[in-house]
Amino acid sequence: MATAVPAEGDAVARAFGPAAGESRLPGGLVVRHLRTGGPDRSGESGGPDGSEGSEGPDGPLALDLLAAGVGPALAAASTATALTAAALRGEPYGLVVSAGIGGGFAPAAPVGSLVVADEITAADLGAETADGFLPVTELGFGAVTHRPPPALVRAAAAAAGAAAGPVLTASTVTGTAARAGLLRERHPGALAEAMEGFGVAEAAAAHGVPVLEIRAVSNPVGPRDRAAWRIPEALAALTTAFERLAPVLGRFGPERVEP
Ligand SMILES: O=C(O)c1cccc(C(=O)CC[C@H]2O[C@@H](n3cnc4c(=O)[nH]cnc43)[C@H](O)[C@@H]2O)c1
Repeated sequence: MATAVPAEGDAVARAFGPAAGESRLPGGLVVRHLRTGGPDRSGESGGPDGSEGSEGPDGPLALDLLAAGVGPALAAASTATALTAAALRGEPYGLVVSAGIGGGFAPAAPVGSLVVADEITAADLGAETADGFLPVTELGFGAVTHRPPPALVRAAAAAAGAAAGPVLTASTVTGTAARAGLLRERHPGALAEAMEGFGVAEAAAAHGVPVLEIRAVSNPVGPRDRAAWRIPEALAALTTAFERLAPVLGRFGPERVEP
């Protein structure tokens, strides 16, 4: 699980148990949490490794929380480091999750709501031309979108009570109505904007590991009004979401659930 700032990591960790160990990597700190069987996990079978653990019928769900940093480049670098470290010790992750707060496109994603990405799209990776913006794919390079497994998106959105739709990754937080309008034009249907998802997804794709992104909306995408950001409310929504998501993630990740 990759979050940008410690407050987001703490919000996710509150849905799991206390820290069960940590390792410092060049890109950031990874803290392991184990969630044993609980009220949300009834009716499931098997833990993250497919076995039944001693703590309960479901076994422990291992969640490695990475403080990945702000922005797509740092998030990609630190997630890739965590994935490589896990692979080298023979314990590859089964799923990578980018999680945190984000801006929401009104009216589909109001402040306080949750969004699960069905597409993780780099909003500003390309070239400006006299005829408009060209994504790097149209220049013959790379990728601008990663798609999480549809079944996982559906299950995660249903469990968390989230809307499912495209989430944009931008290096610059949108701060004007003009920019928000441009993004809506280029990405009709986009529900949210954040700064790390595409970087995390690129690292996951390089390792052949599926990715998921979930955002709790702290502010509208539009004219900058930092005083109006509802960060504590969004962080609380993130905690509740992961309490509900844990069973879904546990079923999905066959070996490890996420970095
Ligand atoms: O100040 C705090 O207490 C605090 C607590 C948690 C998080 C923060 C951040 O500033 C997180 C930055 C993080 O948030 C994402 N984000 C949120 N809104 C937007 C947006 O409208 N457009 C793009 N990104 C947004 C982003 O992923 C940043 O990494 C502060």
